[in-house]
Amino acid sequence: MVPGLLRVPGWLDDEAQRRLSQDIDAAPWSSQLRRRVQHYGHRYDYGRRGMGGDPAPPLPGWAVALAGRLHREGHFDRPPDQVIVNEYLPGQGISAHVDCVPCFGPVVASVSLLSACVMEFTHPEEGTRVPVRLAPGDLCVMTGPARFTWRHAIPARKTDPGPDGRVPRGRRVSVTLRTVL
Ligand SMILES: O=C(O)CCC(=O)C(=O)O
Ligand SMILES: [Fe+2]
Repeated sequence: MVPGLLRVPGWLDDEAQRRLSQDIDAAPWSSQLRRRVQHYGHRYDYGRRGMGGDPAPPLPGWAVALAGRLHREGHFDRPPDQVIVNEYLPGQGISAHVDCVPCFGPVVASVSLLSACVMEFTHPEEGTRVPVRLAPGDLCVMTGPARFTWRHAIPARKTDPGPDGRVPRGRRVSVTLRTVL
């Protein structure tokens, strides 16, 4: 159990996932670190570990719709205004981190598309490790300790442990929504 972590299975139905993936792939990707990304609203600068760099394009319609729904459902007290789209090919991941504390507000939400993966939460002092399986369409919301204390990571590997053995990964795209402070 990770306090402050909420997973909503099937938050987007199959048709909504399909449309969203199509809209995302119709927009240009840029390559940062080893993964491809898209930034909207505000740009996170990986080198400076803060906001900055070139201006980011405004939130496209699909992102405004997701932000509005997250606000209406009570996950955010105002619609999130920064969106990052991450693409992970099998074997790619994201190292353990806490999302920039001075940059972003107390809620981080992400939606998974196309392929499942296991996200690992670790407690920095106790060393507790909690694997969380994220399936396409799932919403993951981090607040409180899950947002500020625990680190989250996606191990860079091609398969994840599942209930019946290893589960091969496909191409995964995630949409992360945050509020810039
Ligand atoms: O891909 C994900 O679900 C998480 C992405 C993430 O942790 C981040 O962009 O800070
Ligand atoms: Fe993150």
